[in-house]
Amino acid sequence: MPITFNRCTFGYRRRQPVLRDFTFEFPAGCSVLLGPNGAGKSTLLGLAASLLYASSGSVSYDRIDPAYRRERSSYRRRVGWMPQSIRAVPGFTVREQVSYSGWLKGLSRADAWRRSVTALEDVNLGSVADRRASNISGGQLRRVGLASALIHDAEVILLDEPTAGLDPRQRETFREVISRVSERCHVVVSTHQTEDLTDLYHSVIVVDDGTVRFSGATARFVETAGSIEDSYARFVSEEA
Ligand SMILES: Nc1ncnc2c1ncn2[C@@H]1O[C@H](COP(=O)(O)OP(=O)(O)OP(=O)(O)O)[C@@H](O)[C@H]1O
Repeated sequence: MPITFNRCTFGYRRRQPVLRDFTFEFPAGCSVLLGPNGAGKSTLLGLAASLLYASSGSVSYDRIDPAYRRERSSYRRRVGWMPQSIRAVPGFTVREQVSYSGWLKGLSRADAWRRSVTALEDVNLGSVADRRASNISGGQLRRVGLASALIHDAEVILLDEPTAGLDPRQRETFREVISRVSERCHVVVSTHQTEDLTDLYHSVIVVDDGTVRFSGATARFVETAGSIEDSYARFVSEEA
C-alpha cells in the first residue's frame, strides 16, 4: 500500500509532540492498530487520513502528499476514513446520508446517489437504505459511516475504533463486513478489543507513547508470548 510516514513530527497546540521524527509504513492487507489510551492511535490515523498535518516530515500514499493542497482531494479519494463517532444527519435517510457524504467528497450528486446503493450493499445495509438514519441502531449507524468511507472506491480505509461500544453481535457483523471489504482494499482498524485478532487481521501494529512497539504478522505477534493478551502486555506499559 502503503501509507508512509517519513520523519513526522506532530503535536497538538501547546502540547508536547505526540510523534517525534516518526518513520513508519502501514502494512498492506488488513491490519489492526493497538495501543493504550492516549498512545497516539487516533493521531496516526488522523495524519494518515489527512485531517492533521505534520509540522515536519511527510505522510504520503503512492507518492501523493496531502500536505500539498493540489494533491489533497486525490489523496482523500484514495484513502477513506471513518471517525470514532458517527452521527445521523437529521431528516436524512440512510441512503441520503451516505450519498451526501460522497457529494461532500467531490462526487456529483447523481454519481453519489448511484454509488450509495453499492456502498450500502457492501456493508449489509441495503434493506434499511430508505429508513431515517436517526431510526437505525448504533451498530447500523457505524456501518453507515463505513459506507460513507467506501463510496469513493477508496484503496485504503482507516477505521478509528469502529466497534467500540457495540454489543458482541453487532461487533461480529461489523467484523464480517470488514473482512469482506478487506478483500478489495487495504484496511487499518484501531481498536481496544484484543479478542479474535487472528481471524481477521494479517498484521498487528502496537503503538505506545507515539512509538511503534511492534509491527508484523499477526501469527508472529501472538507467538511473542503465546496469547494475544500476553503479547500485547509485552509491548505496552499498561493495559488498554
Ligand atoms: N485535540 C487534541 N488536543 C490536544 N491533545 C490531544 C488531542 N487529541 C489527542 N490529544 C493528546 O494526544 C495524545 C495521543 O492521543 P490519541 O487520541 O491519538 O491517542 P489514542 O491512542 O487514539 O487514544 P484513545 O484510545 O484514548 O482514543 C494524548 O496525550 C492525547 O491527550
